[in-house]
Amino acid sequence: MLSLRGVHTHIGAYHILHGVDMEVPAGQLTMLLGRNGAGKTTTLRTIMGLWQASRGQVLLDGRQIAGPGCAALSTPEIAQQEVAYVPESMGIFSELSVAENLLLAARRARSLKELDTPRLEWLFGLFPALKKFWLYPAGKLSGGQKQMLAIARAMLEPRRLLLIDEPSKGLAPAMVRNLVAALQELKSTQTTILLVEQNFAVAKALGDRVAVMDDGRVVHAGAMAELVADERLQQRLLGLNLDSAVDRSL
Ligand SMILES: Nc1ncnc2c1ncn2[C@@H]1O[C@H](COP(=O)(O)OP(=O)(O)OP(=O)(O)O)[C@@H](O)[C@H]1O
Repeated sequence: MLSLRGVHTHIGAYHILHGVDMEVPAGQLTMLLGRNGAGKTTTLRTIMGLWQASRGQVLLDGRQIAGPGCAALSTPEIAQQEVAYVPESMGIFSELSVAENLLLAARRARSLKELDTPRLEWLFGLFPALKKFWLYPAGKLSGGQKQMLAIARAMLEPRRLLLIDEPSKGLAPAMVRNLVAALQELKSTQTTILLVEQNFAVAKALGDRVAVMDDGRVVHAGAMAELVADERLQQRLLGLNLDSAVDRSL
């Protein structure tokens, strides 16, 4: 569904992506892994048109949406293609209620009454805290609850492609388990997802495919199960210590 071919991105004077090649197949969850500073967030931002690809191509369903030589789509135009982005910063409005935050993410509804009720009930089932704190200011939610709200915003309307940046960051193990359960439920709807993670246990639990980045390039791509089965490869690509407490907690 989504293809990156030799994508380079410059941020000001800095050359950050050095020819990213990546395939995100429809209906699957692709994990994007890699050490700090490998270029994962820059890749998501380039797909969303928040940074311009200076070379190469980004294709959505075969249509080029970014890169020189095409009329690159703007970020709102990419969002109109039913692509949603949940940034690491979550983009939540602290002073607004949970309900108002969700309403702002709705393209079709102008008031709470106009929200799609069955879909809202589905989201409440996935993220019960949203129902509980419906009229509370979002700033009062815990870190994990804010993360759930950020993901729920992206899921409020059906999307073809979700880009999610490190949703487990800073969450307690119990919250991580809730998050994994919610994302598993989302996966069962065949939504195509590209998920950035640092937590290998989360990656292992959710990933169908995996791409590993290093120094602005994809250095490994394949089935997640293959990487899970190969500890040497994990060590080489990610320097992982698989006996970590977080890993055991899932
Ligand atoms: N606005 C910016 N200006 C200059 N350099 C930047 C900017 N944003 C990111 N970079 C640099 O680009 C490189 C890749 O950053 P990026 O955030 O994409 O990595 P990442 O893999 O998502 O890392 P992390 O896991 O730490 O979030 C880093 O060296 C970072 O310092």
